[in-house]
Amino acid sequence: MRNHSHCPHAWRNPQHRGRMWAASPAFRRRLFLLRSLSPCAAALPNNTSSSSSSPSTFIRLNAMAASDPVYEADAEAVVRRITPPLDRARHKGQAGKIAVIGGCREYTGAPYFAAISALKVGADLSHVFCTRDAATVIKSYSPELIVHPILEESYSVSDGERESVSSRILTEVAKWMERFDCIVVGPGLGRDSFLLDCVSNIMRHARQANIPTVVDGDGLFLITNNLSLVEGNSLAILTPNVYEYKRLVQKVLNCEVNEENASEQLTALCQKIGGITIMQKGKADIISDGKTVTQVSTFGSPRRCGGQGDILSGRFVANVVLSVSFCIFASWARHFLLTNEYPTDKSVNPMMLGCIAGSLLLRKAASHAFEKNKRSTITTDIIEFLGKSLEDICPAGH
Ligand SMILES: NC(=O)C1=CN([C@@H]2O[C@H](COP(=O)(O)OP(=O)(O)OC[C@H]3O[C@@H](n4cnc5c(N)ncnc54)[C@H](O)[C@@H]3O)[C@@H](O)[C@H]2O)[C@@H](O)CC1
Ligand SMILES: Nc1ncnc2c1ncn2[C@@H]1O[C@H](COP(=O)(O)OP(=O)(O)OP(=O)(O)O)[C@@H](O)[C@H]1O
Ligand SMILES: [Mg+2]
Repeated sequence: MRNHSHCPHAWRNPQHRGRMWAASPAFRRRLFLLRSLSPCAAALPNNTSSSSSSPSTFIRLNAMAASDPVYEADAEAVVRRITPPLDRARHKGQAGKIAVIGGCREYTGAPYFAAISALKVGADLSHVFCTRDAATVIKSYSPELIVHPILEESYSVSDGERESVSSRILTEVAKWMERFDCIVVGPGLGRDSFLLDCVSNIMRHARQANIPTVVDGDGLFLITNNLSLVEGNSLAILTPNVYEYKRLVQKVLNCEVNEENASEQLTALCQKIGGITIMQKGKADIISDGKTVTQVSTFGSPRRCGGQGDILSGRFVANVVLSVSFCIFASWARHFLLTNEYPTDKSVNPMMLGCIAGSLLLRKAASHAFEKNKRSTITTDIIEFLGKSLEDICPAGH
C-alpha cells in the first residue's frame, strides 16, 4: 500500500493534509485557544472530573468597582481542565515544546528552573537560548535540556560586528521559533544593552509567529522600558514580582502601587498596556487581562528563596503547552478541522487559565517542600514536588 505521508503530494489529500496540520505546533497552539474557550471542551471524554465545569465556575467575573472583592479562582478545576491525558498514541513533542530565552554570566539558575519545571509537569522538550558563558553551566545541571549558546553580551562583540551578530542571532532563533508552543523571555537574562536589543528582535519575531510569550525577570525590565514589545499582544503574559510590578506601575500609570485598590489598579495597568495578561505575584497571585480579575491564595510556603518565580514562569509555559497538545484527535478538533469554525464563547481568556494553574501547582509544591525541609527549603526542593502537586489533582493513571 502506498504510504501517503511520504508522498510529496500528500497535502492534496484532505485526510492527510489534516493529519500533517494536526502534528504542527501552529495547530496545537490554535487547539489550545479553542480548548480553553470552547464550551464543547467540557463535553469531551477526557478529564471527566471537570466536565461539568463551565468557564464562569473557574473564575467568577466581577465588575471592577473599587470596593469589589477579588474572587478566588477554582484553581484545581482549571488544572483538571487544561491538563491533557497521557495518550499512548502520541509521539515526542505532542505534549509540548517550549523555549526559555535567558541565562548569562551572572545567572544560570533562573533559566534552568524555568526550563526544567516545564519538563517536570509534562512538556516533552525544553530548550534554553542563552549566552555562551552560561550554556555549559546550564547543560551541566541537566542533560534533559537542549541548550543553544547563541546570545552575546556587549563585552564579546565589537561595535563593527554588532549588526551582523544581531542578525545571526535572530536567524538562529527564528529557525526554531515555529516549532515552539510557547516561550518565556527573561529568567536570568541580565541587562546588557546589546543582548536586550537582540532579545527585542526575538520578541517581535515571536509575536509575528503568534507564539504565546511569558515575560518574567529581566524580560520585564526590557519591556518596562519598551512597552511596544507587548502592547496589544493578547498572547503575552507578564509575571512581575513586587519590585517589577512597582516599576511597571510607575512607568505605565505614572503613580505608586495602591494596595487598597489592588485589583482595580492591576486592571487599569492591563488596559493601559492593552491586550495582555498580568499575574502580580505576592501573598496572593492576582491575575487580570483587563476585563476580569481573579486570584490564587492557596497557602504555599513562608520561605521566599530566589527562583520560585522562575519555576512559576516555566510552569505556566508548561501548562500552556499541555493545553495546546490536549486531545489532538478529539472529535471537536476534527470538527474544527473540517469546518474551520471558531467557538463563539470568548468569556475566559486561556492565558488567565494558564496563570491560575501555574500559581496553584507552584504553591502546592512549595508547601510540600516546606513540610519536608522547613527553613532549609530551596527552589530545587520545590521542583522535586512539582510532579506530586500535579498528580494529587490529576492522577496520571496507568
Ligand atoms: N539562581 C538564579 O539564577 C536566579 C536568578 N534570578 C534572576 O535575577 C535577575 C534579577 O531578578 P531580581 O528578582 O533579583 O530583580 P532585581 O534585580 O530587580 O532585584 C534585586 C533585589 O533588589 C531589591 N529591589 C529591587 N527593586 C527594589 C525596589 N524598588 N525597592 C526595594 N528593593 C528593591 C529586591 O530585594 C530584589 O530582590 C532576573 O533575571 C531573574 O530571573 C532570580 O530569579 C533569582 C534566582
Ligand atoms: N508574601 C508571600 N506569601 C506567600 N507566597 C508568596 C509571597 N510572595 C511570593 N509568593 C509566592 O512565590 C511565588 C514567586 O513569587 P516571587 O515574588 O518570589 O517571584 P520572584 O521574585 O520573581 O522570584 P524569583 O526569585 O524566581 O525571581 C509567587 O507566585 C507566590 O506564589
Ligand atoms: Mg523573578
